[in-house]
Amino acid sequence: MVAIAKDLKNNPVVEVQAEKLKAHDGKQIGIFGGTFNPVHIGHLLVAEQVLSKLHLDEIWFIPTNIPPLKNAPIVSAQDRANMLELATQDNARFQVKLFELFRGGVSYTVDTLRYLHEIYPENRYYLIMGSDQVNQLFEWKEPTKLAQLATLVGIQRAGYPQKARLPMIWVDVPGIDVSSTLVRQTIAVGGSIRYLVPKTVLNYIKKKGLYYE
Ligand SMILES: Nc1ncnc2c1ncn2[C@@H]1O[C@H](COP(=O)(O)OP(=O)(O)OP(=O)(O)O)[C@@H](O)[C@H]1O
Ligand SMILES: O=C(O)c1ccc[n+]([C@@H]2O[C@H](COP(=O)([O-])O)[C@@H](O)[C@H]2O)c1
Repeated sequence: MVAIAKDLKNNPVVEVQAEKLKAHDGKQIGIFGGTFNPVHIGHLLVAEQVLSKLHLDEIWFIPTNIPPLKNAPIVSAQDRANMLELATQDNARFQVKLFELFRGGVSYTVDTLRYLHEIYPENRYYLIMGSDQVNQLFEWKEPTKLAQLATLVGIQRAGYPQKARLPMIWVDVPGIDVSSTLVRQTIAVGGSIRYLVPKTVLNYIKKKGLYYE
């Protein structure tokens, strides 16, 4: 028995199968970080397309506490998280995770990925970002470490041609030129944001009077 077990242990086929089983224990998780100020249909479309095309188990939407490279005024973390929850509640594979809000301070993605590997080491992570973010990846904290902790997944965004300098997967998503900036600006001039954000988010924005000043 001992001899067989020893042989099995050294058998590369068995090792590959064991690796697969180990991988099967965990989940394939798409990490989608953002300020989500507010969440809009571009975010939701990207998340669903990546989930489906890469055969992931779940997408985790992670709102930032303090975004590292953004200066625009943002509504409260509570409101951004509430809107995310409303936008994603009809999709069982979409989850809102508040790790960065609980951690506080500036939300560096590498810190979040390290934490995720610590608490859920069995999962595999796919870091989703629009090409605007990909193009400024080298301004991020520890960009090369990011590529070790997650598979980088880029999405083409209008006005930001792909300039990746790290290995990454590009997923084709029907281009949709909506941004949170557009949503905020539209509200500020009294325009309609119907269909730019889910109805539940539209109602929340109206009820709380967000972005109207
Ligand atoms: N329309 C879109 N198509 C593809 N990716 C998008 C789109 N909108 C946002 N993203 C990506 O989603 C992530 C989170 O974006 P974020 O919450 O900052 O939204 P945003 O619309 O870019 O906001 P803002 O206009 O305030 O800068 C980023 O990786 C960003 O590139
Ligand atoms: O880690 C960094 O240095 C870093 C620099 C810029 C942006 N990010 C992350 O990229 C995501 C999108 O950022 P933003 O500012 O467009 O909302 C969000 O999760 C940020 O925390 C991360």
